[in-house]
Amino acid sequence: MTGTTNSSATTPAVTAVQDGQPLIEAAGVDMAFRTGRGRRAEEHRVLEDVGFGIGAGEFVSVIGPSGGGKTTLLSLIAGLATPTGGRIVVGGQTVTGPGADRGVVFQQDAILPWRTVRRNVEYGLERAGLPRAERAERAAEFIELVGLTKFADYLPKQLSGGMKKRVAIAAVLANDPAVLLMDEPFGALDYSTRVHLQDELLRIWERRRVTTVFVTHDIEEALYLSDRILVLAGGRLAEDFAVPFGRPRDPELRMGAEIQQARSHLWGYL
Ligand SMILES: Nc1ncnc2c1ncn2[C@@H]1O[C@H](COP(=O)(O)OP(=O)(O)OP(=O)(O)O)[C@@H](O)[C@H]1O
Repeated sequence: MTGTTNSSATTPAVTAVQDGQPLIEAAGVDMAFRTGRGRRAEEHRVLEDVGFGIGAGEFVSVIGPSGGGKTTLLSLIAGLATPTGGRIVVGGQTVTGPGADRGVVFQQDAILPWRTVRRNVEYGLERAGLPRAERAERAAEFIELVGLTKFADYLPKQLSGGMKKRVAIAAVLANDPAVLLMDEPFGALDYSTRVHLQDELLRIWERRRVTTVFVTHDIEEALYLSDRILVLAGGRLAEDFAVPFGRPRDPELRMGAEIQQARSHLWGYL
């Protein structure tokens, strides 16, 4: 789906997937980079035979040691790179490049400093050729969803780091992607802003149920947000961990013994 519909913010994103099929599927995915030239050329294997399925509406995090291939995996799903082996299928189609069905939020905000909040959120809709009135309506809806209505005419430089992050999320969601890919989106923020945005993200996700793949270094963040956690270690899928906590998440969970137990289990991989 592109941003060519005016579905309400409470409607889950429509997906092209058939019943019972995962929306995102990785099968035997290998990724190797060549470094150096001539005799010094070396092949550096980053992902090896990685396979998993992610159902429509799931929230899945990817954790693992630094350099373990998390961002590489996300870029493959986004279509920003092509695997050297195996394949990634989204909505029944093998990924061969970026597409409007997949929205990406990076650690660094991809928002335009000269555009107001409203015009940043409208950017993708302009590119998709949506008429002005529909753009305005849709932007207002998503600005409201992320709680920035009062700031719609502000420029990014007038916003805090957390608010900028919300603009980036609204701008991506306004295009109505079937899949939301997030690469350490809260990594550069202080702890309290981060915790607040985690709750905001869950609130938004619970309203729209967009299938989300979330890369993070932070085990607590992954446990608090996700249905499942994929652990990538040494380029392989070391564990597909089912998070045992109910939804909606209780903020008290962060202090509880259960999360500590799960954290120490996952800590072993990092
Ligand atoms: N374009 C590239 N060319 C060569 N090597 C690359 C390229 N992109 C990534 N790599 C290598 O792939 C490995 C995995 O990188 P990646 O960024 O996917 O890891 P990560 O798990 O996201 O790490 P971090 O947690 O530190 O962000 C690293 O060793 C990195 O140097």
